[in-house]
Amino acid sequence: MKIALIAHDGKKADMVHFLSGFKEQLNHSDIELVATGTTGSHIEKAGFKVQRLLSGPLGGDAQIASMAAQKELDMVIFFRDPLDKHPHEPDVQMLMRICDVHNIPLATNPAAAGLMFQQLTSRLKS
Ligand SMILES: O=C(CO)COP(=O)(O)O
Repeated sequence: MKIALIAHDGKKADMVHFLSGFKEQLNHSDIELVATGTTGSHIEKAGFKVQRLLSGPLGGDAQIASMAAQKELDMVIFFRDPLDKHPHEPDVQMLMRICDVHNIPLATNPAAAGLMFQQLTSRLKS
């Protein structure tokens, strides 16, 4: 199972905090993590193994969208900062649209991501 992780700058600490609550599950051999560049470096520093792509504003969101379109992703966790402006907003919208086109589970806040991870946990157990 491949999970994409993305967080805007104002949400990177939230992402690390969120993932830390699922450390055991995320270190499972069936789980692969992929992230945009800077998000990935924060996640790596927190002790997770993660494939890092380009930084979001340089095309990382577009790379994740491309993976989603090719059905390479099972889940996208994208903690957006709704209180900040982003020069690459078209890429952000494109990524969310592609997830909807291909019916890829997309969580944009910790409450939704928590529900999706609970489901993941029960699948890993069975
Ligand atoms: O900008 C982002 C999402 O739109 C995230 O990119 P970084 O992880 O490189 O900061």
